[in-house]
Amino acid sequence: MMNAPGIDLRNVSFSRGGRAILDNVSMTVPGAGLVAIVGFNGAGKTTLLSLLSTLATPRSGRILVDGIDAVAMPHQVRSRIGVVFQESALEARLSAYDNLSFIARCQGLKGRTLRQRIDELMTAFGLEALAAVPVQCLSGGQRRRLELARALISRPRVLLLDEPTLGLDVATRRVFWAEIRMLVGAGHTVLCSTHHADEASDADRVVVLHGGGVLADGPWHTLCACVPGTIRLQVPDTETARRWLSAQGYRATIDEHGLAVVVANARTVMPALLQRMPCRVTSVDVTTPNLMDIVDHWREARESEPCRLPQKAAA
Ligand SMILES: Nc1ncnc2c1ncn2[C@@H]1O[C@H](COP(=O)(O)OP(=O)(O)OP(=O)(O)O)[C@@H](O)[C@H]1O
Repeated sequence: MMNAPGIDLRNVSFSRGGRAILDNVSMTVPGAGLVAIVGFNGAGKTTLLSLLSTLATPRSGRILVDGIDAVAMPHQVRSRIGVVFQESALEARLSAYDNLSFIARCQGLKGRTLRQRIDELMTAFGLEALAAVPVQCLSGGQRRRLELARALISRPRVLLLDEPTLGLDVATRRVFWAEIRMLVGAGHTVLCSTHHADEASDADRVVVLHGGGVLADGPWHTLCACVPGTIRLQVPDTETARRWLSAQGYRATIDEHGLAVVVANARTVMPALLQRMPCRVTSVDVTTPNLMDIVDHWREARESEPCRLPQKAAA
């Protein structure tokens, strides 16, 4: 199975109580790859990860995880995946160390290997001093760190992460992503839902889910390229500058903060625009699109021009 994609979904649909939650979803994640799923609340991200984790069964379509059919062989799939869901999988009365030790034993680790791996993760996630503390006495962020360590313990072939960094401080997020990148470099597959633009932009590809369907699928820079950002300019004579910009074909408006130029690829366009401006620019600021802008853009694109969406796996 060395050449099989880590995750391969073909035309997957899923319903609850007669209501379609996922509709004809197809996507792949390569053996060594990190793909982010983004979308508004209720888009279907958790549902998709539940199907991949064999916690639910699709109404139709095919799901392969590490080359194995998730519907036909759920037990085999479970032995290859590590999951972090929004609900905690930790045992509240056990200590942090015992939680890791329990799951490590379930996954076949023992003796020195087990102790080394637990120590490694305890150190990486800053949990050493909390080893003996029962989970019910840990803070929300500390529990989240333990949850991540739990998912990583056996270096699973495929990691399924549902908003894994929710509630983590910046330093712990960094540690977490460094560990994930190391796993991907070593050939592991990671599928991760997120509401953070910076996390999505670090993934190899981003899948935009909306209303249970795939709106767009491609590298972050491709998905963002045509989503407008804003260049804000301070100039001595705002109205003259606005007229000049409009004559050059730019969408320029004036508001209480000065001149706003709405343009795709704002960061790339900005230096050339500054060079061409016929007046002194006293300050400049660029706002790039956020996740909401990106989902909105592709939703509108789907509604107006269904065949102009980027094709799958444009990486
Ligand atoms: N147990 C359930 N019973 C019925 N409907 C459900 C159930 N769980 C989720 N849904 C519905 O399925 C849809 C997709 O939910 P899902 O949790 O997959 O979205 P999500 O993209 O993960 O959202 P969020 O960003 O809020 O986590 C939503 O409309 C939700 O109301």
